[in-house]
Amino acid sequence: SKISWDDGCSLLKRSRYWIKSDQIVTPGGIVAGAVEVKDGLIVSVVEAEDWTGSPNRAEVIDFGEAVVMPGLIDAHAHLDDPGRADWEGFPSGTKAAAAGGITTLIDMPLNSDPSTTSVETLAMKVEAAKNNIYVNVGFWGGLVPENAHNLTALEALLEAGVLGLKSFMCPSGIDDFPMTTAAHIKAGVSVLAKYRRPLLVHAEIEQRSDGYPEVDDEDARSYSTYLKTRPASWEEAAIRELLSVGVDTVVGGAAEGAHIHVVHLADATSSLDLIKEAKRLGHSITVETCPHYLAFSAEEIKDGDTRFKCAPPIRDAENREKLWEALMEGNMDMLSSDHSPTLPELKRLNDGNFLRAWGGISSLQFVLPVTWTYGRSRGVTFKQLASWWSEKPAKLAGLPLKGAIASGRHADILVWDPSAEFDLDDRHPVHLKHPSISAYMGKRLAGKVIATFVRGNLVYRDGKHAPAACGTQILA
Ligand SMILES: NC(=O)NC(NC(N)=O)C(=O)[O-]
Ligand SMILES: [Zn+2]
Ligand SMILES: [Zn+2]
Repeated sequence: SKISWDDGCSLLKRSRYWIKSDQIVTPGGIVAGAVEVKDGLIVSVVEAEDWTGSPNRAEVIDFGEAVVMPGLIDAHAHLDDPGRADWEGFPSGTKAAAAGGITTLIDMPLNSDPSTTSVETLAMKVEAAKNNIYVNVGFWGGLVPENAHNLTALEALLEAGVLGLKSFMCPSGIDDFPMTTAAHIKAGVSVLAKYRRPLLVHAEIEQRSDGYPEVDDEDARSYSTYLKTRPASWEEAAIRELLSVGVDTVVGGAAEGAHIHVVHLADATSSLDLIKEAKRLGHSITVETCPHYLAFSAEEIKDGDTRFKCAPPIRDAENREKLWEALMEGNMDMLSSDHSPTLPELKRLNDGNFLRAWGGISSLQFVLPVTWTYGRSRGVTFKQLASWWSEKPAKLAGLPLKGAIASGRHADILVWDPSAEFDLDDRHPVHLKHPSISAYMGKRLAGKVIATFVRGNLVYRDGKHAPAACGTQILA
């Protein structure tokens, strides 16, 4: 069938073209050459010496020395649509993603209203995303006490297409998304085994201490007050308990085929050691961290600057270096944004109360330059970026046609200039709904996205978006 070019889906009015560059990041290494795209798929990757060119010059987009990588896959973002689209929403969130080189994002089941915990609420997500997404979007479902022991309900939700489930081991801050116990998680994992899909877990368990001392308003503005309320022992306790279920995922175990993924790990000490040990024992388990834990440290967060409040909290500089070490050594599997915005009022930038402010960092558009800016001095390579941001998340979400530049894969492609720097100030075009709450405003960053292709559509180039929202919904 003929493709109609007046639909506004792409800034490039062709179904077949070549992306040429001196640095194409492929599974086999970095090559100079050209990527041939046809009808939304990568049909070949040809090295420069073998490339005879295209008979039609108009079919070649020459990006020179810019880096061509698989588009980023952000497996952990909260777009808050439907119900709290005033916090972010599908249109602004996916426009920001496109401008940031993210070609696929998997939306979390909470912070929208309602939460995605049933077939009915998934249908509301699907409806809200219709004609409103500029990149590919998939959905995680919620594992909550209400559905955890209801086999029919969980199977129906998985059959309806969620790519896996997500649960919290501590209060989530959202009323219709209550926390789960290890028993709920065990039940959920046994259902996931049959579908070979993952459970993503927010791993913190509230530890009873002597009780918090009364803090006055001045103390509540202090970052160290907040940090003390969520110590690393919360993460450690959760992961220890999670591993008592994770043992079921070993080959021959009761839940073989299921997979456990620890989201946004902040503690690089005992918690990470426990995960390493579980991997050694054959558990099917992976772990992610987020750019904010790699870019910032507790020492530098100013009192009252609640843009930096997230859970688990950003810890000290020594811990940050250990997170980098874990990434570089392969003990940290991947990265995600955990973009979790809200209204500026709820972020309480006015009074800077860390204990009352919404927990969540706004970052979606900037995860690539942030990873690169803070990673390049530590020796991060393009191959590692592609692994942490594309290959591994594709595997987690069960998307075998994504995550690599290779023939037969989806043409989800990012082109960027690692040497270009920019000031993220008020003049910079930020597509997020609430730029003022982003933790990165005011920073100078390296790594500029030049072009983003989603299923062959050129959805973003040099600051301009394709007018129509033609992203694909991904249902399992
Ligand atoms: N309700 C939330 O979105 N919480 C999120 N908030 C953070 N990370 O501070 C999260 O992922 O836990
Ligand atoms: Zn979380
Ligand atoms: Zn989150």
